[in-house]
Amino acid sequence: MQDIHVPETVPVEKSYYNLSAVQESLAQSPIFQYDENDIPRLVITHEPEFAQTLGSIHPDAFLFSKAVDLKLAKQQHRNFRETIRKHTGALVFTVREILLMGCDDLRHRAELEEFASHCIHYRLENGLKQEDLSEKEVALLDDEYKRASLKKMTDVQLVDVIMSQPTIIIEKPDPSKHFVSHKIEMEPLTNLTFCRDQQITTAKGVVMGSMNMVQRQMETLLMLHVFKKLGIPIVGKIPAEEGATLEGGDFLPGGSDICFIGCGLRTNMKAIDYMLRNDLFGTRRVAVVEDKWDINPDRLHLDTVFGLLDAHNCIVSEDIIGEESKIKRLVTEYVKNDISGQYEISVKEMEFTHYLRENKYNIIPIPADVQLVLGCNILNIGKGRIICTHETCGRLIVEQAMKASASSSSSELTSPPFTGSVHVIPFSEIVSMNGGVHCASFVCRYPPDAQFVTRMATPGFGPMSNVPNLSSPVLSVSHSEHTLPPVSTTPTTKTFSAPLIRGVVHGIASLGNQ
Ligand SMILES: NC(=[NH2+])NCCC[C@H](N)C(=O)O
Repeated sequence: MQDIHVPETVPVEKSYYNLSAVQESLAQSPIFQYDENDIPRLVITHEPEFAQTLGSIHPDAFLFSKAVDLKLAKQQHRNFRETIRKHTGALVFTVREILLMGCDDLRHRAELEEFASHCIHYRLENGLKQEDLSEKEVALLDDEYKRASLKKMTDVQLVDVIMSQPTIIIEKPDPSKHFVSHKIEMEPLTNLTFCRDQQITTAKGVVMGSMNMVQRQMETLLMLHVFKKLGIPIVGKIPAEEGATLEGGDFLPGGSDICFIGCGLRTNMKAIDYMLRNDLFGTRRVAVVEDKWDINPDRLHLDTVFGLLDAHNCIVSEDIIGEESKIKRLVTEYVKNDISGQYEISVKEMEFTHYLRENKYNIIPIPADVQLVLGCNILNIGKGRIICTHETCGRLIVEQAMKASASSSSSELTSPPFTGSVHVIPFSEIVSMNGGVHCASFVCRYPPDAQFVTRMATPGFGPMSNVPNLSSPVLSVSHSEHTLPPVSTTPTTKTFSAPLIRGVVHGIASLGNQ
């Protein structure tokens, strides 16, 4: 037997000790999203890695617009995550981090192995059939054999297997000899970076979507596994088997009264009907924004042409604006009937920006060339704080605000101007995969009536990469219905302007006690 050497001090990997704290923190209140303008409490994303290099070998076939410089992509992605953490105090994780979390507990380790075992396939090729194989060879194609290999792998190896989805091609060039393999086929999760798309998070909670493109279908199963691990409930599932397709990039919630859902290239009416019939949107009105004439991968989801800055202001790609536009979008609005509880059509096929104006939104048009590099794909991190990846777009937003505050009347605007902040970050390498900051983030948010109290965090729990840096000033959020438990630290009287979220601190406080 091999000698097992146990070092005197065993360093604990960061990823091992925070799963229960994260689960505990998330269990404090329901997981949902009322409004793009609410503060995020959890953000899940996926840092580009080897699968994205594989996608870069043929960008077009893997739904990218260009190849990715992986080193730069990683830097830009880390900066993106840090920016969200710094401004919101939200829990920000990558899919890989979540898969690795808690794997020192055999239960989570075994679940990861089990998931990985479904990602591995063996295929006989060149006319080789199961009946041509010896008993010994048949045993080598068995699930048990697969599982024995997975048991031996490290947690990181298991995640690598999941990300690459390998099929081992087995042949027998010489029938008198043992079989061989010199080829592995992979279905790598090339587009997993866009964690927005596998599901939608409405006022009701997380609804698992159904991805339109074959390149992306496996991603939904992986996200389901991730949600299960974090203890996030799933309130619905789009029936893919009935031909319904729905991707999260088509969904933008605008408060308890209204949400917007795109219908076109990736999301179809079957899925939207399913959502309406099962009351999965949770808003009084649902605006279905139909793309009838464009159907172009450059504008594949609603979030590539439209973004909500706050309750009164939005950005829209210039080329889809107006009755004359050849690629205009049309809104059919559904309203919930108070008596029957069913949704009924209240507006039929109204031009999108006309509809937005009728609903008192000020529109900031974004030039089409800026849209083409995902300039309209912004991420609202709550209370009008916008992460944006194109300076022109950022400046147009800011100019509207400055113009309005300079002229006391702000006459051209139907509603109060944007008063928030804009943070421009570099994101070119993720944009190369044809998505921006909105596409790249699964977000659930605090309830709209969460209250903000400025307080200072007590130092001494950090630093940890997965949680907000507590040495920086933070703001706590509390909410009447979902009151979070008190923080087990002593708040000081010092006041700062940036945020600390109590649920998160609670999670960290438990970590500190472990
Ligand atoms: N929410 C979004 N706009 N996501 C963009 C996804 C881009 C990805 N390459 C795809 O084609 O699926």
